[in-house]
Amino acid sequence: MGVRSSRPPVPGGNRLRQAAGDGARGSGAAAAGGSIQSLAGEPKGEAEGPLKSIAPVAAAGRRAQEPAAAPAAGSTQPPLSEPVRGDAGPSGCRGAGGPVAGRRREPGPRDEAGAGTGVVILGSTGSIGRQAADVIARMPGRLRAVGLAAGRDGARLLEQVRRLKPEVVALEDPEAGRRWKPVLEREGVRVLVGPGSAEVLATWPGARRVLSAITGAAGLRPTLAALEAGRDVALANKESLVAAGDLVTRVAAARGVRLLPVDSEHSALFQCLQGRRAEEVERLILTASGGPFRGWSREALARVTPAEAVRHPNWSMGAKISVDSATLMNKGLEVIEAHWLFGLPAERIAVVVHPQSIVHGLVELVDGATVAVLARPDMRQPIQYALCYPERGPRLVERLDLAAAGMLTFEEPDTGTFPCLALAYQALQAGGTAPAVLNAANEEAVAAFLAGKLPFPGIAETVAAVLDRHRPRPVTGLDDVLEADAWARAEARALLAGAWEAGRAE
Ligand SMILES: NC(=O)C1=CN([C@@H]2O[C@H](COP(=O)(O)OP(=O)(O)OC[C@H]3O[C@@H](n4cnc5c(N)ncnc54)[C@H](OP(=O)(O)O)[C@@H]3O)[C@@H](O)[C@H]2O)C=CC1
Ligand SMILES: CC(=O)[C@@H](O)[C@H](O)COP(=O)(O)O
Ligand SMILES: [Mn+2]
Repeated sequence: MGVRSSRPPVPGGNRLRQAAGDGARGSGAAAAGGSIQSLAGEPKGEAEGPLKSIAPVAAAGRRAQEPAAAPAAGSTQPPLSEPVRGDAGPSGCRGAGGPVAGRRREPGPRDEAGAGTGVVILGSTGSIGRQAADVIARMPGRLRAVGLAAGRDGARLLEQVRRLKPEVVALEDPEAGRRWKPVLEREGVRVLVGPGSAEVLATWPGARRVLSAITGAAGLRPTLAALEAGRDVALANKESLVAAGDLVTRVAAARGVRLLPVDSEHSALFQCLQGRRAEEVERLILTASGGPFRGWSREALARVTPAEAVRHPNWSMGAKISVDSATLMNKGLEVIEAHWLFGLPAERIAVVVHPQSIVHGLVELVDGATVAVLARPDMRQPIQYALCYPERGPRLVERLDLAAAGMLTFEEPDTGTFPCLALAYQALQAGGTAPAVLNAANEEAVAAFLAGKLPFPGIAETVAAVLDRHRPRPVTGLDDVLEADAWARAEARALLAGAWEAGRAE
């Protein structure tokens, strides 16, 4: 399929060497450090040898990583209007209809005292975090911000403190923390500073629900910490499921807590699956906008700039996910995310390009009917649903006017020009540590591209080359994921440095 490459990425100029050494702040699953130890469990995802080829998904056989809880056709699953739970469902883990959910039996998230559900936002200063802050501010009495964790944007955090009046905030970056701590404390809020502070906030006592919206594998430890502490997690940070889906879903099941999708496609699928039984479901279909370069040639892609790549046609998002959308890696990460959230194998998770981003997710039922969720592209709806689930909140987003929307179109993804989607399917099928490697190599390559040190096609080439060199191992605990993540970053950086050398020699 022309997507695998053992060549180094295309040289991106004489600053490439720096790309090898200065990955984004806090990048990597191990970045925050902290207290979560390896969580042992049965090995899963055992795969043989290095990744061999990028096979079309439809042609793939049963994957080593196919989840134990995947519902088989004809199985007797309970109704799926309620998340599958440890004491009510067959698996206590994922099922085609429920988010990963556990043993607790309770009506909804509202606080009995009437003050509203306590929420911690991890990544409050980012795109998702800011929209979540808006949702919370507009739902007084239903939702209440208990804690806000940011990376380094103290100015934005200060605004949020003034608007939302949380008990506690965190700044992960020590320098920003030193600068902003006294200013924030004058507002009467507790301030945690330094690596690991988001993880502490993830377990803060007054919160029932944690919104995980840090970018990248840096969100993994805080997500696990929240689940370990018994919090329902509204999950935007798809990278934690990509890197450690088996671990994350097992921790959620063991602690009896919910993993509620925030990602727009997964929220749509989750909404489509309410009230369904697993045996009714044939396939999940994720829509992809196609990104800003849909229809472009490979030659044209070689010249795109970071500014062009982050200009998404329909969504305003952080830089990393915007680049992922442009490469179609975002959709690949989402296929893996859907696999872990809903327990279906790769063969039953499809992608269709839908440039208008009005239809977000579709569920094909066994009798040939297809159900879908349509909405204007506005993340406040899925964020609100995840924070309020199983209840619904008032409408905060503009009504969808179908006549004004006009044509809704659909087409096949161009995996020849945009190989990242196929690479993600390949990693999912390989199982074990392969998705963590895919994710980490991608994070490094995207950071290098955004820094102007790698041409756009070099992102896919770097990921393909690192996957090519990887021999997937089973994931038995967090340490396996962290090790694979660190290995992939080192490989990607070495490739980037090598490409720079080659570029200089030319
Ligand atoms: N944006 C969207 O519409 C969607 C996003 N998602 C997912 O949600 C997640 C967040 O995306 P988005 O909001 O766009 O990203 P942004 O880059 O806009 O925001 C990232 C947030 O994470 C914080 N952060 C970054 N690194 C660290 C770290 N090491 N420790 C603590 N905090 C950190 C940033 O802090 P600061 O800015 O203060 O440095 C910021 O608050 C991603 O996983 C993305 O894939 C999923 C679907 C849609
Ligand atoms: C809003 C959201 O969920 C993003 O993940 C979005 O899907 C990105 O758009 P693409 O469909 O272009 O990847
Ligand atoms: Mn999405």
